[in-house]
Amino acid sequence: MSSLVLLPAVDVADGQAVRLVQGEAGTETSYGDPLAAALAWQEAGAEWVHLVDLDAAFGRGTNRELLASVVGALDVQVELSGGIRDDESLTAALSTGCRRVNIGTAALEDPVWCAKIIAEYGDRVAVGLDVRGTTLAARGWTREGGDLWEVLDRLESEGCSRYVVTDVTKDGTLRGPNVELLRQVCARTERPVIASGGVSSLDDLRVLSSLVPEGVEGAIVGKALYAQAFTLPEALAAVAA
Ligand SMILES: O=C(O)c1ccccc1N[C@@H]1O[C@H](COP(=O)(O)O)[C@@H](O)[C@H]1O
Repeated sequence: MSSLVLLPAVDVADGQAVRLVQGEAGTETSYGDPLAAALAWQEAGAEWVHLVDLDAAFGRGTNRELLASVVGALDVQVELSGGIRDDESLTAALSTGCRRVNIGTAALEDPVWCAKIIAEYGDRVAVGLDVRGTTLAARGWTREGGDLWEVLDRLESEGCSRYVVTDVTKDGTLRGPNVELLRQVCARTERPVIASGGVSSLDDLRVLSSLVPEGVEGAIVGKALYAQAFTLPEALAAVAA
């Protein structure tokens, strides 16, 4: 059995690595230089970094050059996210050398384009299913974007290769992942699922590891690492198969 893949998160706002609470603008805690944060996760043993341009996700600017320089400086694989909504932003994102991109808003607001890039780029495109309850969230999680199950059915029919499932109400709260939501998504797709939101402890990671046979491939870990609830080596040891 494969081990749960851990993706430490580096979310960038105004040039700084930050963590938000439930994705709400204004709740930022700053953790300094994004490159230093990403390199620290790499040196601690990460195989992936989940790198997010929060300003682009909120539609209030970009950190595009900075994120490209972070991807370029890393040897590990990068999942790049935030504000990738058209050909221009997709081309820029993929040209950083990231392994894959994560599409949120555009999967809800521009389904034709989303289907096109799923067909064209295969597993270099994941779709972020960011939800409150079973209602999807778009545009920096400030707008509702439809029903989770309807959108998932559509993405399945289009051959989406991977889903990044975030319970927005858990994100940045250290309240534990939404296991029931993850199980329900896994029951409706054969595609791998990356769990996001709420991880607070090594026990949470062990619970997510137990979902690997159901289809949970990985977990994004943010606040818990920055708040030093555990170290990345401890987390990697906890999920080792
Ligand atoms: O990660 C966050 O804390 C976050 C908060 C608010 C909005 C978005 C956030 N994260 C990432 O942004 C993408 C969505 O970006 P877009 O809608 O495609 O522009 C989402 O999947 C998260 O990875």
